[in-house]
Amino acid sequence: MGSPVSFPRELLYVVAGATIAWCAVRALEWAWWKPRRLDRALRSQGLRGTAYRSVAGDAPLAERLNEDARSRSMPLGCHDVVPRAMPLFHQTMKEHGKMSITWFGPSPRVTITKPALVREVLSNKSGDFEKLKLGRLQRMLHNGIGSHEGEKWAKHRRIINPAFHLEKLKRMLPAFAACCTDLVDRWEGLAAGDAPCEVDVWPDMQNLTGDVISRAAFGSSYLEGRRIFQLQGEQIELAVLAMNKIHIPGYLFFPTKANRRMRQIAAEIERILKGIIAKRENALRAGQATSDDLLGLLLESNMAHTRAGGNSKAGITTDDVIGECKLFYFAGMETTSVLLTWTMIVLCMHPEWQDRAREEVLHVFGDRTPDYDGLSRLRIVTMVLYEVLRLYTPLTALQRKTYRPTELGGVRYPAGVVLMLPLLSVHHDKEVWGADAHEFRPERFSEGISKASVDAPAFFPFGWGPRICVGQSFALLEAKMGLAMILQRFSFDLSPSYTHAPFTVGLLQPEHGAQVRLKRLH
Ligand code: HEM
Repeated sequence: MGSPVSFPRELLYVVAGATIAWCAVRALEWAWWKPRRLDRALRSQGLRGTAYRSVAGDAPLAERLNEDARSRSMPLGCHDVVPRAMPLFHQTMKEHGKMSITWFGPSPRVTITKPALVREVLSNKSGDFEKLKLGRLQRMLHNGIGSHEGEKWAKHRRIINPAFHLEKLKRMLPAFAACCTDLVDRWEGLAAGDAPCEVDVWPDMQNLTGDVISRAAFGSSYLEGRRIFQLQGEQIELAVLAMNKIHIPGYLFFPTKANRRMRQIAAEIERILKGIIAKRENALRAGQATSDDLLGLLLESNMAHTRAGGNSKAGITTDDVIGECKLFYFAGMETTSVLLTWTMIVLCMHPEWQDRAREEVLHVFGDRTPDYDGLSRLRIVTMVLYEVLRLYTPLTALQRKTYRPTELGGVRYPAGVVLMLPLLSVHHDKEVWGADAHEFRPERFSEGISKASVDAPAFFPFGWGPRICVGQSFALLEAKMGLAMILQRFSFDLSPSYTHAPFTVGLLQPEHGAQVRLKRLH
């Protein structure tokens, strides 16, 4: 055995010094030089915006503006929600122009509001735009098709698409109707007698849409899914807080109380999902279940993957199945529940439209349970839902990042710039929708989506291009079924305890609930 090699002490000092210097240069590049370079590249082309100050970017400013916006509620009947729901972007666009720079940590973020440019970014024909990567936070939230890119995204989309084909949706309709019946029966129990009863409809809508996604996509009961929804709600709130600090590398590994709780939640959700998956796998093997719904299709693909000895080309892994389940439990519930909630609030504010929608529903269905053909003939109800999606867009903004240098609308963007597409602002833009952009006028959709705006198409509640919402027909059918059954049985107005306070936590929500008075019709 030879003696251990000994390095001269001086050499160790040199190596340590070089390593520290290298780390310092990397940190400076990330936190200062690169942001400054990108800033200069954008400003030299005439773009203006907030000044880059620190690694936190505009998070502290956003927090201050949010607090200020939330200290005031809005007058009833006012739909000019952007200043309250997106105060940072509203203020920056007012001060620096519609195409302005804000800072997402050390990344510059440029707002894109021209509908043609929004379409160009979301169509991504050049392949120059990618989704923002949230790394570990994404994995903890919902690591599914919504965050995959390239081949993996295409493969998952191919597997998932058939679960939302028209024939499948039609077969889901009885499940939709059963969930809606549970809700309206319960409300009828509360509103027995002639006096109206007060209900905060938002949690009830969350229960309804949670029930629908559990039964229709996973063939499981709401009770099984309930804990997942509760945990996901808490996880989103923690994630929104963490987003302000995520720019500090490794932040999620810090042993803070919030980070520990997020890990616990992620583990518990996975445990419940594994239980649901194992039950369905056993039923599939015993021939007691079909692979017809979303979970069935995912598991079929997973079984093909296992049969192929784990070959990544054949099917998807068990981790992939769990990631997709997490995403669909989230995407299938929260979005549609806020759509239905805002629709009820807005119809309270505009009773003439509530009457018109009810007349139509009663004309088409009487007191029968709505069926597919009837639902696809509802014109007024569809126009109302579109107008609510425009004024109270559930996902208020989408973001993409330039993957390599590219040109968009005459501006050259270096790689690493975030493009912020504030859908809610686009939907409220007077240049796009006319002087009445903040008003509730469902008739603007009377000749379809493409004729509703000046710069058309400019209606993006479900996104655009290849990544357009895979569940949009599911969501609209569910919303029509829910609204039709509510209108068949109740009239409703706002409770005096309701305050109009739309605000954004992931989605556009009613900050203090949605207290509505329900009156039975007969
Ligand atoms: C009113 C209800 C809904 C709204 C407003 C909505 C909105 C959106 C938007 C804007 C996107 C595009 C995101 C992007 O491009 O970054 C999206 C994607 C997606 N949505 Fe929805 N959604 C709704 C309901 C649903 C439902 C019910 C499901 C599932 C059952 C669903 C599943 C998805 C999935 C999986 C994606 C990702 C698609 C992809 O990246 O290929 N959504 N949604």
